[in-house]
Amino acid sequence: MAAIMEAPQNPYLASVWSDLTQRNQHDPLFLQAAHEVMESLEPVLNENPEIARLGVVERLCEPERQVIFRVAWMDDAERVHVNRGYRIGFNSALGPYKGGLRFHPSVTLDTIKFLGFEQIFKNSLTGLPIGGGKGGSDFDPKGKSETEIMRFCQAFMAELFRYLGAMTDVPAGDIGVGGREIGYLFGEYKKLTQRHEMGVLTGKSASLGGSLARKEATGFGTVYFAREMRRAAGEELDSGRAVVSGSGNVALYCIKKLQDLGVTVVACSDSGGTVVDPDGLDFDCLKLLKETERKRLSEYPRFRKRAEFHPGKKPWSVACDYAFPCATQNELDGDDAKQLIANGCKLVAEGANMPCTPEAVSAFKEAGVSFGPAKAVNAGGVAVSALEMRQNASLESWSFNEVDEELQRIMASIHTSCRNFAERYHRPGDYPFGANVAGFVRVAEAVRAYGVT
Ligand SMILES: NC(=O)C1=CN([C@@H]2O[C@H](COP(=O)(O)OP(=O)(O)OC[C@H]3O[C@@H](n4cnc5c(N)ncnc54)[C@H](O)[C@@H]3O)[C@@H](O)[C@H]2O)C=CC1
Ligand SMILES: O=C(O)CCC(=O)C(=O)O
Repeated sequence: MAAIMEAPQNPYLASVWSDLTQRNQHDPLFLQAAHEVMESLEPVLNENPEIARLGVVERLCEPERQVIFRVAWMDDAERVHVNRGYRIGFNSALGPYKGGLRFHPSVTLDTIKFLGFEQIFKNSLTGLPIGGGKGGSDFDPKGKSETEIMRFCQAFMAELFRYLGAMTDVPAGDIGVGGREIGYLFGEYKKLTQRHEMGVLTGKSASLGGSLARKEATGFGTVYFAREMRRAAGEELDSGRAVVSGSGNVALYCIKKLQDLGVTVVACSDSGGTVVDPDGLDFDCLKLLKETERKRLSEYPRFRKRAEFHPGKKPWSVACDYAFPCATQNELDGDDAKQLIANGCKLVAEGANMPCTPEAVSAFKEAGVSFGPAKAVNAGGVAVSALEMRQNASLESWSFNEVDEELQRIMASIHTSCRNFAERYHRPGDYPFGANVAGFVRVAEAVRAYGVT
């Protein structure tokens, strides 16, 4: 990775990068995400030297606020555990901090910083009034009882509630946090503040004022974006074979929408391994296993005769036309990319946040594989969260179809912005470049307009 993380050529960006690496020496994920954005900004900065004088890039790279707190909770055997909670308000130029909460044992400040930084540009791309934020904890939900999960959520919110508000900071779900956890968090927030502030969290169940189609939005949006990429190449996304990594919220609804369009999804995974079903995965079976029963994917072959589970394996060696990494960061490396390319993969769209390493992204680019970056591809989730905020503020609830149609419009518009910015700077078809520049230009304009704050 060191060879790829070279300092930018533009003197201003080079000096920002030098400071950034000094100040964030222990945050490799954050530096990876920041470098990826900064290398796209050179032509914009060369054209607009005012951005340097006003320190816009430094301001975007330094979180406005970071909160770290202790979360003490009691398990079912009455033993007390202590976890660490985080919430970063990265940038509020475009609106209240907006971004999910991740509960996973691997979570560190670095994880939340990289995710919060990405969220600034993703949220900007949606065109909606939302700033960038992220939070979470190193709590491991795996193997915990329902009451332990509830007690943890309550303990987490007992500290976090001070920093939230429908116009201040609005969390949602991410890895390990879905509708159930959001319900517990909202219940505790409501109790502590004695306010029914519906717009303070998104991803709520419909019974608590959540938006229909939020659960499906990230996965569906991922496929809508990939469909636009195919259309831009004069093709449709209505046949062929796909592989998807993960089998959580994003992966499941990515699989569902691909199947609805006529694509055969032959493999998906969890942290234990990969399941391959040559006849195409059975969505209902997956949903029952992973969403309802919360079981391991290794149990899937019990329901489908020709399916095989490969413990410890990633799905990237399975031949496919399209690949959708939807699990976690850096899960698809340079060797995986070479294997996908050798097997004829034509398109990769990132449903997860930063799932492809820089080496993998370079390999796709060199091989001419169409590559959709996370901050554009998976923006449908946060976009529908913003629609949930809008519904809550106006005390309305839209039908599933109304939300889904708006999601399709937003994804098409993000796709157009990425292509237009890439063309304007003579990088046609370079989606990562177009996404970074389009996301940056909108937020930079707002940062400038506020003056020095
Ligand atoms: N939930 C949402 O609306 C959004 C999620 N994302 C991103 O999508 C990705 C998946 O998130 P969700 O589906 O919400 O989470 P989830 O908790 O529902 O599912 C996560 C999936 O990833 C797998 N996984 C986690 N760590 C892994 C590892 N180290 N190796 C292999 N598999 C692993 C899990 O087994 C599970 O299948 C994350 O990168 C998240 O940041 C991005 C935008 C919005
Ligand atoms: O819906 C949201 O606010 C957060 C979604 C999210 O965490 C993400 O886009 O990575």
